[in-house]
Amino acid sequence: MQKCIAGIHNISEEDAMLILSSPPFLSSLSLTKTLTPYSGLITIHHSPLINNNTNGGNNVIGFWVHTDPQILSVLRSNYTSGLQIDLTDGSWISVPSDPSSFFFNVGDSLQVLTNGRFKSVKHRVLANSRVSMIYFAGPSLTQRISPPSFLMNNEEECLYKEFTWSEYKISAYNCRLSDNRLQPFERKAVNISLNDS
Ligand SMILES: O=C(O)CCC(=O)C(=O)O
Ligand SMILES: [Fe+2]
Repeated sequence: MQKCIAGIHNISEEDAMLILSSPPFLSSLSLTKTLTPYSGLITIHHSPLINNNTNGGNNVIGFWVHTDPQILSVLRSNYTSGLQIDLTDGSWISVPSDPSSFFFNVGDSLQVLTNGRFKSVKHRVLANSRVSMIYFAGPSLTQRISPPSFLMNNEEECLYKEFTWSEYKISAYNCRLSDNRLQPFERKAVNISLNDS
C-alpha cells in the first residue's frame, strides 16, 4: 500500500508509510500482509460556495451523504470546512479543516475486514468553496473481502457474506449513493452505531 501511495504521490515509501502508520490498526492487524495488490484512486473535489439563502436558509449540499466504499480514504483539504459526519441521531458533526493534517476515513471494505470493529461512517460535504484531495486505497478487483482469521475471536460470526471487491462494485452500481451499500452482503441485520465498541 505504501508503494502505491508513494508511486502516485512521487514521495518516498518512508513518507507514505508515515502517513499509513498514523492509524494504529494497519500495523497491528497486519492487514497490509493479508491483502494483495491494491487499487488506488485520487480525486480532487471542489464544492463551490452557494448562498444558503437560495435554499430557504438550509445548508446546500456539495457532495451528498455516503460512505466511502474502499478500505481507507486519506484526505487533505484547504482551510475551508464543510465535511460533516452523520452521528446517526439526526445530527451532523463538522470535521475541522486543517491543511496541515490528513483526515483518515474508514471505508466499507475495512468495516467488513474488521468484522464491524471499525465503522465506515456516513458523511457529506456542504457547498462552501472547499477544495479537497482524497486518496482512496482500495482492494484489487479479485480480492475476497472477509475478516482474517487472526482477527476473529472464538465463536465470533462473520457479519457479512464473503464477496470480492468487483462483486461489491457491481452491487453498488445498483444502489443509491446514500444507501447502505453493505446491506446486500449482511448475514443478518447489522446494527452498527458509532457508540458500539
Ligand atoms: O471533499 C471532501 O471533503 C470529502 C469528499 C468525499 O467524501 C469523497 O470524495 O468521498
Ligand atoms: Fe467520502
